[in-house]
Amino acid sequence: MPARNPACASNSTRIYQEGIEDDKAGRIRSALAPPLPRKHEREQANIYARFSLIARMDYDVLIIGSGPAGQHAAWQAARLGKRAAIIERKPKIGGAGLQTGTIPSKAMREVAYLLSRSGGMRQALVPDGRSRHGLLADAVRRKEGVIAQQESVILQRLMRHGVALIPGEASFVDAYTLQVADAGSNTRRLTADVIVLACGSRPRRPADIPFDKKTVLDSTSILNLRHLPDSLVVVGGGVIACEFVSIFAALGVHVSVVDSHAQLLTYLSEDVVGVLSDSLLAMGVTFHMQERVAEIRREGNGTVTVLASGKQLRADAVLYAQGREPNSAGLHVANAGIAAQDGWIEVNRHFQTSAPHIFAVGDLIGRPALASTGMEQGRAAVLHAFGAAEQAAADNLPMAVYTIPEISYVGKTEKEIQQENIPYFVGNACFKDSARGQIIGDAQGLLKLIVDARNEKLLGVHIVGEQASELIHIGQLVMNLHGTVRDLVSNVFNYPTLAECYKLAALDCVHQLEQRSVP
Ligand SMILES: Cc1cc2nc3c(=O)[nH]c(=O)nc-3n(C[C@H](O)[C@H](O)[C@H](O)COP(=O)(O)OP(=O)(O)OC[C@H]3O[C@@H](n4cnc5c(N)ncnc54)[C@H](O)[C@@H]3O)c2cc1C
Ligand SMILES: NC(=O)c1ccc[n+]([C@@H]2O[C@H](COP(=O)([O-])OP(=O)(O)OC[C@H]3O[C@@H](n4cnc5c(N)ncnc54)[C@H](O)[C@@H]3O)[C@@H](O)[C@H]2O)c1
Repeated sequence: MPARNPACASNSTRIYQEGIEDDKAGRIRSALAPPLPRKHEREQANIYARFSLIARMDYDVLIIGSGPAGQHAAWQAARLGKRAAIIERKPKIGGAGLQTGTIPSKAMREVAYLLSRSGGMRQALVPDGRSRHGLLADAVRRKEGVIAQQESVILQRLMRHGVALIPGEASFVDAYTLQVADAGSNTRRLTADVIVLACGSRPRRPADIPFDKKTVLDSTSILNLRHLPDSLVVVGGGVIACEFVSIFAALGVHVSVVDSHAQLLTYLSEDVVGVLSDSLLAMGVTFHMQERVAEIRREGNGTVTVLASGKQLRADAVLYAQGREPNSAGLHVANAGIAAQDGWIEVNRHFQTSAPHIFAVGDLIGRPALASTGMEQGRAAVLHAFGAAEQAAADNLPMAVYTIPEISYVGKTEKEIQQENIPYFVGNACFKDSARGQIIGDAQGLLKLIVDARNEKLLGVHIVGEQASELIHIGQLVMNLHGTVRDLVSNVFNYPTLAECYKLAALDCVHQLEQRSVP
């Protein structure tokens, strides 16, 4: 466990020593009495150092932020028997994970997805205006129901484990003391041996974009739309942009995408993203790739997006989705001596900041910035903080993009492998070649294995199609357990399933291997 700070002397610090309740005695004396000779100063410092060893902090661990990373840090601390509290400034718990990001977007996506299926595989319905607005209401209802249910699950879990919830905005007074200001402007100070920063991130909102929560939207305000626009311009080609493009296109909205890159989701395999782009084209999405936005303005009841090329795109609404920013501005991390780069907190592999008893996890430390990884970072940070046995972090983290169709991957892309000069080969399985793919009507789905030619181990798995976000975990486990492509060939999969595509792709690989070994 990190050493306690001998200098921690907030008003709320309680020092349990005969007759002395807090550090006021020392302060009063220094204010009223004449300065102590140097020898006495040294003695007093020693006395304070001794007191500090038995100083009792308010909590063993204070966690700032109730998103996925903060929740899992608190839960882990409570399981270790520690006195843990979460400080949250919003009236509802859950952070972007539950309130404004992962869960609401996935709940809305489910309505759009079901709709796209009922109109034929991934064919968006183009229903009349009235029913389209009803669809948005369905999506909002589903989203709100899921949030409420998950909120109660999280609250019950935290309560059952004795985690305290403290409302208010936290900022550093010093490295062991936080000031918490609640909505009524009441402030109090709290101390802890360990502090975990899990403050998350928010949409990047450049000052020249006229966000208004109605027509010029970010990924938070688009979730609160009550009226479905007829047309939507999406600025950005990243994961948030692509997920909302899918949702709104499947709800029958005419969606145009503007992005400065040549490909959506630039860090993914070209062939996998190609399947997504084709599917979005089939849903009527138009693309303006390798274009930059010069201006976005509101005009009448709608918007005009002016591109650097001179094109003007008129639409009922614009979604601006170009990255996120850390929620660190109000934390005053300098008071705790913590290093940050443009607001992103710097950590070592144990998620320790430059102050070793202060940890930072989740979006606040930057990529991968996923709810899934944030949860694990929160857990790992707390285990390290309290010296509990840590498990080695999983090497291969999966990522899922909940577009229609889904994309998921683990490990490296072909491009990355080529840059590293690793000899490799690729095995593909098309969902349409599997019985299950035919049954569910997924004609475009693809599972791709990238295999190290030197040892037949998997370097990457890339999937686009139905259930990609679930299927990926098979490949992830094989990778983490250092299995080879032949393990997939000899495995028995339920039939008919999409998982069988692993075997088909593995057989494709083995066939290539055998061809190579033929003289
Ligand atoms: C639209 C969208 C979709 C996403 N979809 C997925 C997905 O499908 N899968 C996935 O894994 N990830 C997804 N993500 C990413 C995921 O939501 C984040 O990675 C995750 O929520 C980060 O968790 P966190 O705990 O670090 O922070 P957050 O969830 O952002 O929570 C931080 C909390 O800290 C609070 N806070 C901040 N500062 C203070 C302060 N000073 N005092 C008190 N409280 C404070 C905030 O109010 C907030 O409640 C998505 C994100 C978005 C925006
Ligand atoms: N399914 C999921 O797991 C999921 C879904 C949504 C979001 N998220 C997470 O949320 C985070 C944010 O998502 P995102 O879509 O904003 O990120 P992203 O990195 O996927 O895309 C951001 C896009 O904005 C552009 N961009 C970023 N900063 C810019 C700048 N200063 N100027 C111009 N363009 C800029 C990038 O080039 C990129 O195209 C991601 O880290 C992601 O992991 C995950």
